[in-house]
Amino acid sequence: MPSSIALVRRPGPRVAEGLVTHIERSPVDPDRALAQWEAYTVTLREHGWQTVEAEPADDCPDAVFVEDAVVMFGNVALIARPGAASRRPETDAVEAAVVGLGASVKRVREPGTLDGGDVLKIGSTVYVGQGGRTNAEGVRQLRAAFEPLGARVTAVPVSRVLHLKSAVTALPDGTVVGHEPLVDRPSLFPRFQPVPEEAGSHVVLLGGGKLLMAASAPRSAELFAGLGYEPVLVDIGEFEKLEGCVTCLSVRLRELHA
Ligand SMILES: NC(=O)NCCC[C@H](N)C(=O)O
Repeated sequence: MPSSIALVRRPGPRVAEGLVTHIERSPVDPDRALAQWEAYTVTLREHGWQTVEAEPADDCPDAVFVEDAVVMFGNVALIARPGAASRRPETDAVEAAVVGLGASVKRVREPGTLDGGDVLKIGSTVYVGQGGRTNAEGVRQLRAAFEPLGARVTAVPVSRVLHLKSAVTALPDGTVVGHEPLVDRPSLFPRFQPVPEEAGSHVVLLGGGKLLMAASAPRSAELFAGLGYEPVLVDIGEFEKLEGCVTCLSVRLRELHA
């Protein structure tokens, strides 16, 4: 049954200590981060999404990036095993939240690692980025979890950014969008649309042709508007300093069985 729930997680007091891998660290203002997060959740609600908060994990600076803790396919939640050890305690409360919403649960087990940010679903095709936080065993377990449900899992290399979805996401028609210098192999995707800014690679499909995007990608937003979409811009500057993007601040649950 279609559902319109977006799982989110409030940033904690230690958010400024979040991991930084591919960019220089710059100071994060926790109050501004919280305000940006509030505005992000308001935007989701304004566009028809019911936001549900996972219990905060105040000891985990990166917990706000809730997308990394779980991957949904239909009604099934695959609980991740984050590639960064400091992020592993994040998953318990996310599991409790999705179970509370009626999802059934599978888990990535050691020695597998998988971050939700490495998984891009386009219909029943599931791309998984390999090379950063997700290892080959994590890919194997993703395949074992979702292929029996009808998914076709394709592993693609990721070496230039943190996660696959830091490099590419997809428009409602399935066209993959990405900032070419940061995409390892654009030719692996059947339809690829280059965008002029890194943050232009990140779209969250709000429904009805609306694309939630970072305010830091105005030229990409213009490009998408020219393709007949409606960009909805939010300022997530404090999270961008931690290599976060619009996609990683929520997990949409679209097919819960009531
Ligand atoms: N899916 C995502 O792009 N998540 C962003 C995670 C950022 C966090 N600072 C991390 O390094 O894990």
